[in-house]
Amino acid sequence: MSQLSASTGAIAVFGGTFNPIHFGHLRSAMELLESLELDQLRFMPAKEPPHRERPEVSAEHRAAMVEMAIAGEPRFLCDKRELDRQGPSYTVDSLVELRAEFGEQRGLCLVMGCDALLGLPGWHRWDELLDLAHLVIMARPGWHLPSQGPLAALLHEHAGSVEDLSRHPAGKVITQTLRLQDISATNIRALLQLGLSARYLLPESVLAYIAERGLYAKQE
Ligand SMILES: Nc1ncnc2c1ncn2[C@@H]1O[C@H](COP(=O)(O)OP(=O)(O)OP(=O)(O)O)[C@@H](O)[C@H]1O
Ligand SMILES: O=C(O)c1ccc[n+]([C@@H]2O[C@H](COP(=O)([O-])O)[C@@H](O)[C@H]2O)c1
Repeated sequence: MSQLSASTGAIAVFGGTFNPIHFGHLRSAMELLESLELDQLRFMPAKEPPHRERPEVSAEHRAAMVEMAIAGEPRFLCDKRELDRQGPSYTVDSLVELRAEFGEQRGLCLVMGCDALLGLPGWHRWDELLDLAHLVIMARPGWHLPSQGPLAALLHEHAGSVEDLSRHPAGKVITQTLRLQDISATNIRALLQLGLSARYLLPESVLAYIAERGLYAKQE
């Protein structure tokens, strides 16, 4: 793991399938890094994302593409802990490990899009997540924050400020409206399967990696 600076900004963890990573993820992460004054943002590829089919592209390939995409930005890191764990990649397990590594005081943020937030009550031990980390919710095209029900109550009861993220270790929820980019990995995979270009939706280095290995290509 890379060295952290001596400052005490918060650390963010951005979990995803990253199948593949694209500019929607990358630009959102960069804006969060700056607007939240984070010390570090970790992309954490899920080996076995719990609530979707096992991706056809291996976790090793998906992590390699993340590493390639973030090369050159020292505050970004690819956290590969979920690749080493068997069974579903439950976020709570990763947060328990991260909390142990960073200590009780360090601000730790779990980053997710609105779409992921809506599924949160179905996550494994979801009621423990806010004991371990803050939640940072990113606005995403076509998705709206819940205005009623348990998630709306959670957003209200735990509402915090950007300053809270480094002042407290966990327990706050903030929403961030970022530059909206209507890019999804689903759409990129669909383009590639049709033999169309996905250029300018994701880094050239990642596209080259995909092309060299024939990932996402139409199976004859
Ligand atoms: N364009 C985007 N802008 C902001 N957040 C995004 C964007 N695309 C994905 N995310 C968020 O990134 C996290 C990881 O997403 P994931 O790796 O599943 O990408 P995806 O593009 O949504 O993939 P898929 O289309 O396969 O579902 C989720 O919390 C998701 O909400
Ligand atoms: O822990 C869970 O139960 C859980 C359930 C669904 C999703 N997640 C995590 O949420 C992140 C985004 O998932 P996905 O499927 O939208 O790419 C990724 O890190 C998943 O491991 C976690």
